[in-house]
Amino acid sequence: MTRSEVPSGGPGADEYDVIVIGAGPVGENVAERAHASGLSALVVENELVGGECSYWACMPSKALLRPVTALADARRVAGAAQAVGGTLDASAVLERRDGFTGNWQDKGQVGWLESVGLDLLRGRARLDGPRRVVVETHDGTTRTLTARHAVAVCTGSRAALPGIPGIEDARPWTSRDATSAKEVPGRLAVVGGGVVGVEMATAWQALGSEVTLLVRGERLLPRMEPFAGELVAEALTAAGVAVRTGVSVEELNRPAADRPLTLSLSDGGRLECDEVLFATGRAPRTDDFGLETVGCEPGSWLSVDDTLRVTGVRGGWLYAVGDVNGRALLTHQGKYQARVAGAAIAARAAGVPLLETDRWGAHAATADHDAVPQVVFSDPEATSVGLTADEAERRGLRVRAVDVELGEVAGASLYADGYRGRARMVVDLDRGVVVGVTFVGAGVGELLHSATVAVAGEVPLERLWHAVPAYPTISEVWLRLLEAYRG
Ligand SMILES: Cc1cc2nc3c(=O)[nH]c(=O)nc-3n(C[C@H](O)[C@H](O)[C@H](O)COP(=O)(O)OP(=O)(O)OC[C@H]3O[C@@H](n4cnc5c(N)ncnc54)[C@H](O)[C@@H]3O)c2cc1C
Ligand SMILES: NC(=O)c1ccc[n+]([C@@H]2O[C@H](COP(=O)([O-])OP(=O)(O)OC[C@H]3O[C@@H](n4cnc5c(N)ncnc54)[C@H](O)[C@@H]3O)[C@@H](O)[C@H]2O)c1
Repeated sequence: MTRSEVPSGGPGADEYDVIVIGAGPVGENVAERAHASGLSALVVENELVGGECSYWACMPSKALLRPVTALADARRVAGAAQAVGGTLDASAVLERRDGFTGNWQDKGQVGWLESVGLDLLRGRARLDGPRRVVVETHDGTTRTLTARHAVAVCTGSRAALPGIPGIEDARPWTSRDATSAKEVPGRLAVVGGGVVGVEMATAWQALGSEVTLLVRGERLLPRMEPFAGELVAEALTAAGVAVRTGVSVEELNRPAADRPLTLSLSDGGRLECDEVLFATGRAPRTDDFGLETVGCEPGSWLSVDDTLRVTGVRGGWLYAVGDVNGRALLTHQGKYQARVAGAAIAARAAGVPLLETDRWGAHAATADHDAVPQVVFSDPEATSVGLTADEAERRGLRVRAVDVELGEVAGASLYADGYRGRARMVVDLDRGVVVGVTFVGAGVGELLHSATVAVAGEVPLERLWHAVPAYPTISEVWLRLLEAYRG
């Protein structure tokens, strides 16, 4: 047994200052922050330490996508293009992906928990009234734990499947299968035009599948500026993906486990495929979790205040951090919330006044509302931070959106021959600050943080004028946006 896997019994063994349920990226960080403030902390994990992100989400999906963009980038540069004639070596890509997941073993992450001095209990946790957590451990025992100060629910989310006839017997892929599959299906249907649908259609088409992307709405990536979905759909189509909008799946039929399946579509058509991925959103992992014992609705997203404390729970000891609160289902945003929650738990435990009235203080996750960055690792990449023009208007802001074609920026034209991409900056006219930025194009993922700094920093446009981008980088898009705004 490692130092971090706590045995039962012993004085005080089942009482901690803070109990964290779920050792995904978020739970790990809540526990680490609380522990760093001098509190004792236990983490309970039912599957693998590292959570969805490490084994079935961010890391394996990006490991599948990086070879796709590396090859596409080389092909877009005359001279380099001549050196890369072939297609991806799918088995090498899958093998590299396996390495990033540690072959679905969590030894490395357990080592990290140990190195920061956290205790780990392996088992399934449930709430059992105020400050109490019951764990069915993997060694078959049941442990009742008590938290002196706080319990943090960091149980994440799972794929949400729609209740379509035949779906269970059809054994569809979820994001877990799409990120961990060992073989490339011949024909893959992807249902859902959100982030998972777009990224996985990009990856599997390049790995050799014949992909059909079925989108019930009229465009891809509906949470971003409309041009993001348009440019990505155009590129997916050029890569060979059949992108079909305005269509949904009404029934699935797989006659036998090892046979292809048929999808009946809302337009009356049928589609035969070898696998179907449902990328239709997420559900919180809060069912069968004892939420009723603390006055919350089982299976619900846990709504929280800006210190990440669950609203309406008496005594203020219950926190919900990361995907499970539904604020922003992203690893980096969950880790940010973890830093805020860890600081708030420590301050409350020490009886120190909280800085929650300070919008940008240490105890308020304000960026969740105003400055959430996201990179969709498609080709081209689609990235955004803050508000779209539409969202800003719906919030009642007086805004102006400024667009620039990225291909007109010298750095972009050097980056790729015939560079296609666009940028939009949304300016709050009353405050003179940027409230939203979208970049779509090859290689823009690394540019996004400049926009995040501008939005979270509420940097006045007059000052941005003095932030000089280096020539000839793609970052010069900032200069073009500011020039276009000034007119
Ligand atoms: C395909 C895909 C790709 C993604 N790519 C990105 C990306 O590129 N960038 C990005 O920022 N985000 C990405 N995300 C989102 C990201 O994976 C999540 O936002 C992140 O994993 C949330 O972290 P979490 O710690 O809240 O939850 P999780 O990572 O889901 O971890 C929760 C942990 O809690 C454990 N648990 C649950 N219930 C219990 C219980 N009752 N008892 C004990 N343990 C329990 C689980 O086993 C799990 O280990 C992606 C998501 C998907 C599906
Ligand atoms: N690169 C990244 O940052 C990254 C990558 C993957 C996932 N994620 C995160 O994971 C979360 C989940 O991603 P996702 O793509 O599953 O969810 P999503 O909410 O982004 O997209 C789901 C899409 O499926 C559609 N849909 C829902 N039900 C449907 C049905 N019955 N039939 C057809 N379409 C249906 C929705 O309209 C929506 O467009 C996202 O919030 C995202 O932030 C992030």
